[in-house]
Parts: sequence; structure tokens; C-alpha cells
Amino acid sequence: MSGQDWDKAIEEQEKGELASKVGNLRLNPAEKQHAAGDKTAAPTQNTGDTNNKEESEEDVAKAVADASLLNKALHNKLLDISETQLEVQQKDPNSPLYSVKSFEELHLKPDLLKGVYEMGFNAPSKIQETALPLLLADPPKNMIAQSQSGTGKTAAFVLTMLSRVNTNNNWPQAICLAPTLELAMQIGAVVEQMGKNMKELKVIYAVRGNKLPRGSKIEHHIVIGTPGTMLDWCIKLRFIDMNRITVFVLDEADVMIATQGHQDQSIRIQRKLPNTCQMMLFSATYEDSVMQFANKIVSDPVVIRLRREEESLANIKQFYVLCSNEKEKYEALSNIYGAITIGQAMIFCHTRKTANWLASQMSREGHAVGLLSGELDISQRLAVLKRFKEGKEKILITTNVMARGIDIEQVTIVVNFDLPVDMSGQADCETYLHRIGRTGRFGKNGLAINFVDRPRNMDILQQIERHFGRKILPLSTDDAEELEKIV
Ligand SMILES: Nc1ncnc2c1ncn2[C@@H]1O[C@H](COP(=O)(O)OP(=O)(O)OP(=O)(O)O)[C@@H](O)[C@H]1O
Repeated sequence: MSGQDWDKAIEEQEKGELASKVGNLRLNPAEKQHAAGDKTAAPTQNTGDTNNKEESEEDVAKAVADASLLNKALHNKLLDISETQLEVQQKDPNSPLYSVKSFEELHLKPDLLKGVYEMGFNAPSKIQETALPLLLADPPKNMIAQSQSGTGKTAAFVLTMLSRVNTNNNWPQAICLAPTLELAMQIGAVVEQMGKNMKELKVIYAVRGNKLPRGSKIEHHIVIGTPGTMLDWCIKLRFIDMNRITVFVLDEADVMIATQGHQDQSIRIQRKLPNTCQMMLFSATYEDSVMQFANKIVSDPVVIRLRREEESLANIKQFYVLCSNEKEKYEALSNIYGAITIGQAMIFCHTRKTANWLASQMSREGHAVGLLSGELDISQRLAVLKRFKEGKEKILITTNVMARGIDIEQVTIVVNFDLPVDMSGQADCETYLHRIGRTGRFGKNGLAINFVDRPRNMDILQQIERHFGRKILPLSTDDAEELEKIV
């Protein structure tokens, strides 16, 4: 098969997988609203013009939101995070922390507890154990919670919203903000599933295109939406009486801050809420920029962080292989594959062209290869990622752009076919950490192999070594015995 044939074959294979695999990504707001008993118009796509600056910011925001959506779709069950550490910073020492081991201990409404069990949740996840007693406490606690995707954050705040709304009162009591329509719809799906036994419950989506007549008063208990439309509904159109909101959730704060407009709108909404309203903010990362934003949104919070090993390189063995050109790199890769048993590998290339070429070469040699490339839309990317996750392909070849922010739980080896560099050609250490952090998760030992085109890339490798203060050892891929020793 030629490279091109192969590209075509994989494309067809990916498309074939789609129908069965990505159903729950194709969320239809109209259906969701119908399911929630809503009679309002279905949202449509925005066709408004944007200027160039907004477009580029939107591009970044879209990439970040896409990654988040893919992560959600990939993590359809809880991660095994037994070796992560939970850190809780609490401002009020008079209110002791305690954690629960069962949902019964939370004294939920019977209909809600039934919904939780019907979702197959037997016991709270690690973050839920600690967060839920605080979130459901009286008086309510404000919270900033950070933990990676798939640890149960969404379920925690949805449970809180559902616990706090009184369905006898036909007005909005909980507002939830998400960065995109798709992410808002995903939250809505969890609300509807968990609250399905709460017969009177009504949910509405404040998202682009969902137009209500002027002068409307919303009677739904929970409003989920994106900052722009929510701001209009709350302030300009006054569909919602802000003084009656008792719970405010801001999800995916790290994705939200990719757009300045979203930040400003979120802050303006939050300012209109009463002091008594419980505020919560969730994020998958804990960067300074996220925390600065979080502190503007949530006053006097309990801060919960779930730390994972990924943030350190301590348990990852790092090597480099000197090569002169791509052919030599390919031979080195073949030697590694010939000498050691590799579970699953991720291989990072600098360009789409190299990734395509490498995928076709490896596939020709009989390897089961997945290719995450720039041509794929989000559903296709999900299909590739799912196949890899399910072990149908043992090798995933990708470029930086595609893999950024996507959370693949465990691979045995990461190969930097090309070292990560920034726009100015300098070492991109943050990306390096993100790439190789995919191996060595949860305290297991990981392996990272860097291919170095001499001599220029040696300098980049040394920059990475200096940055992390860790030696990257030379490796000769001609010596099978030496190769065996590295695993
Ligand atoms: N206590 C639980 N028991 C079993 N499964 C759970 C529990 N809590 C959540 N889950 C499931 O685990 C998966 C991840 O949960 P959730 O979506 O709440 O995590 P998250 O941290 O918000 O991650 P993401 O940002 O990817 O959505 C979901 O499929 C959810 O249904």
C-alpha cells in the first residue's frame, strides 16, 4: 500500500467507526430541551461576523474546548487515581473537614439518590468524598476545585445543584456556566440523567440561538449556558431574577480563560448574584492565570486540588538517540520495536507531513497505527483516540497541535520523533513535560525516548535537561542488549 492509499484507508476506517462511537458527542440541544420538558426554540449556529483578532482568539479557545470535549468523551468512567494526593486548603478552621464513603451519608433527597445509583455510582469518587460534604453543608461553602478530567467533578457539582433546587418554586435557582455550547449540553445531559426521578425538574440552556421572546420569565429550575447568552438573559433581557439564584457554578475555568470575553462576561454575571449565593469553580488545571480568575469569581473558597504524579518527571526514564536524518530515526525506532516489548506508544512529530509519512511506514511494516492528524474533525479525532484507548492500535502518531491537552491515561513509552520547539525554534519545555507525562502515570515507571538530529537539536535537548535539572541519557539503538536494559 502506498502512503496515500494508506492515508485513504485509515480515513475510511475512521469514518466507518464514527456512527457507532461518537453518538453522544453529537448533542442536539433541541432534543435535550425536549427531554427536560422545555418548549423553547432550539439553538442554531451563530453566523455573526468576527474580526481577525477575535477569530484567532476563538481558534485557540476552540482548540482548548475541543480537547476538553474529547477528554470528556474519552473518560466515560472514573479514573483510577488511588495514588494521587488530595490537598485541601480551608479558610474556616471552625468548620471541620470530613469525608464521606457513601452517598447515603450525604442525606440526599430520595429521588436524587435513586438517580445517582441508577447511573451506576456506588460510592463517591476521591474528589466527591471531600467536596460533597462541604458543597452540601449548611451554610453552603464556596469552592474552587481542581482535578484532572475524569475524576468526578461534573457529577459533584450537578449533584449539588440538584440537591439545592426546590422544584416547587418555578424560577431559576441554579446557574451553570460552561465555555461552549457542546460542553454546556454535556453538563445538561448529566443533570437530566441524575435528576430524572425528580419529576418536576426543568432545565433550560442559555446558549447561542436559543431565543426567548422579550419579557419572558424563565420558570426552569436550572439554567446551563455559555457566558455571552447567559449575560444577556441575566442582565440585558432580565429573564432571570438574579436575587433568587442560590447556586452558581463555573465549569472548565481553564478553558474559559482562553477567551478574554468569556472571563469578563462571567465576572459580570457573578457580580449580580446575591452574597448568599453559593459559588463554585472547577478546572482541570491549576495555573496562576486560572487561580487569578477563580479568585475573582469565588470569594472565601475552600480550595481542593487533586495532584497527580504527571507533574513530575521523577519516575520517567529519559533517553536520547543521535540520528542524522529521518531515515535513521525510522531505523532507530524499528530497532527499538524489534528489541523490546512495548505496550502502547505515543509518537510525536513536528509536522503533519512527518506524522503521515511515519504512520504509513510503520503501518506498512505491520504495526497497528493510529494517526491523529490535523485533517480530522472532532468526531474523527475521538474515533482515533477511542481505538487507541481500547488498545485496537498500539501506536498513536500525532503532532503537538492535535495532542495538546488531551488526557490519555497510560502509555508505556513516549517517543519524541521530533523534539518540541516553540515558534522561535527554542526548546518548548512545557510541551515536553506534557508529552512525556503521558507515560509514568500514577507512580508507574515511564519511558521517554528523544530522537536528536545532530547537531542543532542537541542544543535543544540540553535546554530541556537544564530546565528540568534531569539528565537525559544517550542510547544506542544498534545494541539490542542495551535496549533490553532500559525497560
Ligand atoms: N462516584 C462515581 N462512581 C462511578 N462513576 C462516576 C462517579 N462519579 C463520576 N463518575 C463517572 O466518571 C466519569 C467522569 O466523571 P465526571 O464527568 O464527573 O468527571 P470530571 O472530573 O468532570 O471530568 P470531565 O472534565 O472529563 O468531565 C463520568 O462518566 C461519570 O459518569
